[in-house]
Amino acid sequence: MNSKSPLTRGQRWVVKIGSSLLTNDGQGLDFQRIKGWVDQLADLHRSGMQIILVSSGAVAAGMHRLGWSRRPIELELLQAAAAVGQTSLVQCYEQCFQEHQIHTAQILLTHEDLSDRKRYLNARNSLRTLLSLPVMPIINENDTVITDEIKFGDNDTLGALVANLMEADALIILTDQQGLYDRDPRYSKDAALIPQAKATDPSLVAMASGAGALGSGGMATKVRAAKLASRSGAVTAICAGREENVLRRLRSGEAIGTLLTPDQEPIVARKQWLAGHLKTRGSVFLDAGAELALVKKGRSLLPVGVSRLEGNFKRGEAVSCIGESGRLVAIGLINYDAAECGKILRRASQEIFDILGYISEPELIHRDNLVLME
Ligand SMILES: Nc1ncnc2c1ncn2[C@@H]1O[C@H](COP(=O)(O)OP(=O)(O)O)[C@@H](O)[C@H]1O
Ligand SMILES: N[C@@H](CCC(=O)OP(=O)(O)O)C(=O)O
Repeated sequence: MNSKSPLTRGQRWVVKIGSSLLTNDGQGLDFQRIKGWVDQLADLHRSGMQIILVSSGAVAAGMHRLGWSRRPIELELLQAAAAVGQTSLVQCYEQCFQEHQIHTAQILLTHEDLSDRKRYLNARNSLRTLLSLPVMPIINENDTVITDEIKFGDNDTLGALVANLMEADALIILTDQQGLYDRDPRYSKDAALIPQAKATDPSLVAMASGAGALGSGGMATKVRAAKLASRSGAVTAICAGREENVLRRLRSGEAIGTLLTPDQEPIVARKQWLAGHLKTRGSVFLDAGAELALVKKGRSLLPVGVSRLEGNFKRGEAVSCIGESGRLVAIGLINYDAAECGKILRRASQEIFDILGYISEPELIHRDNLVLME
């Protein structure tokens, strides 16, 4: 085992499988291969890792079911194919994961789900809950309700944004090539594989071009995805999905495909990302006990430990947590609006229901949605 590979460390991976792999040269879903990836994912899952699967293939599977040989360009036809194909896709995964007694959950996302603060928090909390059960989330873009403006457009980008959302340690992109080459190997026989690079290296963009017959983004979107994923400290591996035992081998530290690393240590990147990406909309002021619970005991922030607040924030927005000395202790995503917080601060979590008439979560900010600033 190569202990230097960042893929041997970290417990949370987003694994993205592209259309080019999932279908058997346009002949419908390749059940045997899907079973092969599921067997490997199940192994990783059993070893205690948390895996989030981002799977393409709905349009390609739908095209096959409908007997279409060419990918349509009309949005309505793509949406129809996706709707038809998504059912076969999840059915196939469910059947394969069932053999390992692992439950699956289908999650269809649009761009709006990750750009709206409230929905962002809802998506994050739902995924966190599924992982804790544990259930294997299988994500795809919600193709049937999208228009061009609210499309992720490709699942490489969606995979990266999910890696940000869940602060994953790695984004693994499985595709039909060995990795990123210095030019498209479809057209250049002497193209050379790039084994490792910085995800932000600008020269990568010039090397990567468009998709094959079934995929939608090509290498260009994979390179962009690696850069996006690196914002929250995730390393990206672009690998051949058909390589035997590719996922198990990556985990054991074998150098396969292309590894694109973040510029900074993951923990530093994660903090900067949360601090920068999530513009804070207000502050909560902690008493000494709450500061101690956050900093020393790794706990969530409860309403009882908050003495006052500032700002007109909404549920899901980022707020600063300020200590008694005025120090910025942490930034986190808050579970209640400012008006609601005003009513429950200094109160025990058991009282939330009586005060507000409902309870969203017992914590004001869950530990998993909080980053310490020291
Ligand atoms: N520099 C490059 N290195 C490797 N592949 C490239 C490069 N530029 C373009 N490609 C193309 O990108 C394709 C993979 O992207 P895509 O078809 O979107 O697959 P997926 O369905 O896995 O997302 C490859 O088949 C390859 O021809
Ligand atoms: N939502 C689409 C994904 C299209 C897509 O991004 O494909 P790919 O470039 O193969 O990852 C589908 O399921 O067909």
